[in-house]
Amino acid sequence: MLRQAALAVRQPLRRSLAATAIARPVAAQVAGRLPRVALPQRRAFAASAWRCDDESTKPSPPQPLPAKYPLSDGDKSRLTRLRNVGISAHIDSGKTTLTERILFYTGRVNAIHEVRGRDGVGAKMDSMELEREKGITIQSAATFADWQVKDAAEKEREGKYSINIIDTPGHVDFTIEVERALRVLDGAILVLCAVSGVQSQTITVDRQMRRYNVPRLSFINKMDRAGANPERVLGQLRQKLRMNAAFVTMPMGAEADFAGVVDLVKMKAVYNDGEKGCVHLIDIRNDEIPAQYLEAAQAKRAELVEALAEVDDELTEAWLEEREITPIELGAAIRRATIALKFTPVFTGSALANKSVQPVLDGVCLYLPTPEEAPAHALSVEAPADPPQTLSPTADAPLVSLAFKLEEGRYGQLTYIRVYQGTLKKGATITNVRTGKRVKVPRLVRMHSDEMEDVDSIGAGEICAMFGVECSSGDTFSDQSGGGGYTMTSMFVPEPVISLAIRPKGQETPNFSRALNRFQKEDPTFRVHVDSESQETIISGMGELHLDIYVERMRREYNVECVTGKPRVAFRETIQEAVPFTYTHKKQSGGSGQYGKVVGRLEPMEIDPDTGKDIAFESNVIGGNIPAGYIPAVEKGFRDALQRGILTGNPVSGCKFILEDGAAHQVDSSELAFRLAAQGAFREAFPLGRPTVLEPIMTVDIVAPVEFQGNVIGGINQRKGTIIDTETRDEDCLVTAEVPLNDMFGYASQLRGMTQGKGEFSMSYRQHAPVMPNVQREMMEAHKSFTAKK
Ligand SMILES: Nc1nc2c(ncn2[C@@H]2O[C@H](COP(=O)(O)OP(=O)(O)OP(=O)(O)O)[C@@H](O)[C@H]2O)c(=O)[nH]1
Repeated sequence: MLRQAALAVRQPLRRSLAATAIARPVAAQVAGRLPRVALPQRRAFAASAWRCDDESTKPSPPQPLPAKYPLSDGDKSRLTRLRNVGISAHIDSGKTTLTERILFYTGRVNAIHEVRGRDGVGAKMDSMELEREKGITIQSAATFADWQVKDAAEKEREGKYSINIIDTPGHVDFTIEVERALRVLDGAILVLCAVSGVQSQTITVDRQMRRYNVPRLSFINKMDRAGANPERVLGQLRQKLRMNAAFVTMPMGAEADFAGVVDLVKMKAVYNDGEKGCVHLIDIRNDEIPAQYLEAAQAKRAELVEALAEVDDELTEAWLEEREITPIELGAAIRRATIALKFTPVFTGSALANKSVQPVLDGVCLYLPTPEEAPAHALSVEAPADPPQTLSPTADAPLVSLAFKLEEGRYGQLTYIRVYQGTLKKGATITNVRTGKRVKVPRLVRMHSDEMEDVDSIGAGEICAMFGVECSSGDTFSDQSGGGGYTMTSMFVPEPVISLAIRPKGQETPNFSRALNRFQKEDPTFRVHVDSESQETIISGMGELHLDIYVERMRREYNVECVTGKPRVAFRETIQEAVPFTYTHKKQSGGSGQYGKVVGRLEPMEIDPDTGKDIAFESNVIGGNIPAGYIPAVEKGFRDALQRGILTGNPVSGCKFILEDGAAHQVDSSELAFRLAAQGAFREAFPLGRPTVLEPIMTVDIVAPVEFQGNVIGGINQRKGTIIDTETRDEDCLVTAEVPLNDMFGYASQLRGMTQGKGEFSMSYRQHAPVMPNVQREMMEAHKSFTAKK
């Protein structure tokens, strides 16, 4: 009776949870459209920011077509034991340390080396020399491991599993690595620090996971650290990330007294014996729950059951009947709810202290989806407007695979590829769907950080790397010739926020442009352009560290020393209102003339939440007023015009060019004439569309002793920031603010100065938003006087 009444009260909550969680096949289609965490009102300009974060207004996309190829029994048994998972989190949460333990416990490495460890070796997964030196992860590294699940609640689930793992960087500057990884993963481990909890980059990573509908389990790491408070972190997961989350392993003690965990499914205490947290590699010790933790464990198990009963019908029934839930029932419910994106199981432990990492590996195998349970979709090359096709992870279907990451290795270009359908074979000829080029696969390898293992073929659902195949990141490969096959929809690429001028020291060698080309191919957030006014080469990226790393790589890998200018914020220009245009480009100077007329509209455009794109060209010209052959020239003219905005000379984005009509002359029209006509139309229309200058706004998280809270808030106000949230935790205050990146230069030393060196901060990109009107005026005047001088 009591439970019936409780259910009545909880129904609305249950409905709202159900509304936020969308069944995966459909969810893959509505990528990124899950409701976001509600944030308090931003200051005026940000509230009116044209890049709206709420994606609920977007029309729903078409339903994907059901999979064409049935899975064989062989496929099914292979996939049941295969997991593709990523590890991502806020910087320094311990992802690399956790991965290092996973490699050790799965027998992939036979010694543990710490990040910045005293042995000077560095973590296995930080394979770049730079990563080991700096103690941070720059590139995501892929590896695979086998894990033996012993003593699962359900006997059938025991045995050997293959896991492809991608350790991703936590630093915001390398966010594209996280996007890439999540794009091809079926599940993820979200790592949190037991002291710091949910931080700004955790929120970004969570948003990325939602965008690709990746089911995840959370691991609250660093339980051994002073100030560890897993309950608080769990509360933050629920409140800040709006996750339906509950402990699956409950910690026994914390800080120096952290002794192990209680497995709440089987109701057993789990201990790590031995110096490295195991005996004979994988053995951990299960025991009776100590009396002092029994009551807490029972309460936590009840909480887990309730959280699942909210979202899982089978468990609701058992719960309503008020009968004991068996470990098998509970395990199955955790699995169903996690895969359906309705629940996040929470694990606790300490990677560094070698405690409770093995239960996380069990969790990956038991609760995260198989490739079959995480279906991918692709568009037909021949009919791209058709609804997407659900791919079948079967070995016998035509090949559909995605190159998601390129790396220049010792033996040439290494291309990481995820096979979604069919089989990728060594020696086979495959087609790059984007370019139509046919290429032979000379060598296929499974990657283990920077070491590799040759293989002859890779089946659907797996991740591997191939050598000697030229392509760009994000290209789809198929084994069909003649333009058939499918293309995977592209990935979200955020806008660069920082740029700087760069030139080689001394004579320019071909290596300078070779390196820049290479980096652009590897990393879509790294952009290069030549400023048409100053003729300087400008590189742009996601932060100072991001650009520093490339400058350093130029020196190390290409032997090019560079001189760089001062970093500048990557400003953009956009319009806020649609403007119609009619423009005729006409020139008669002896010989043949130039004639091209374009009619249409320039419109503001929001960022596409799936791809990050906010520039588009559309032609609705019918009846041949502009011959079809000239339309690409109009688009080219529009894209040329975007390079330099009219207000301040910064690139233009957030704008769509709709060509509706025009006119051509039989003799005088040419591609050049239409290109110039489009540029002229843009030049005339842009100033009439309420143009504005945009700047990157960052979410900044600051932690400092509570006595400095006033100073910290004062400092943020001084930098034109808006305080979003403040929290006091033990002796520390946590301040979350949104601050224009342009006002963040030199903040690290200011914070140190005002907190006696005790304050720390991190920041992540939030959005581009209009600058203050006075700033815009100053920028426009500076641009005017600069161009007048020339
Ligand atoms: N006390 C304690 N420290 C830990 C634990 N796990 C990791 N650390 C430390 O935290 C620091 C960061 O660890 P990493 O593993 O490099 O973290 P990361 O998340 O991979 O860092 P990035 O890749 O640079 O974002 C290192 O100094 C680790 O030794 C833990 O369980 N307890």
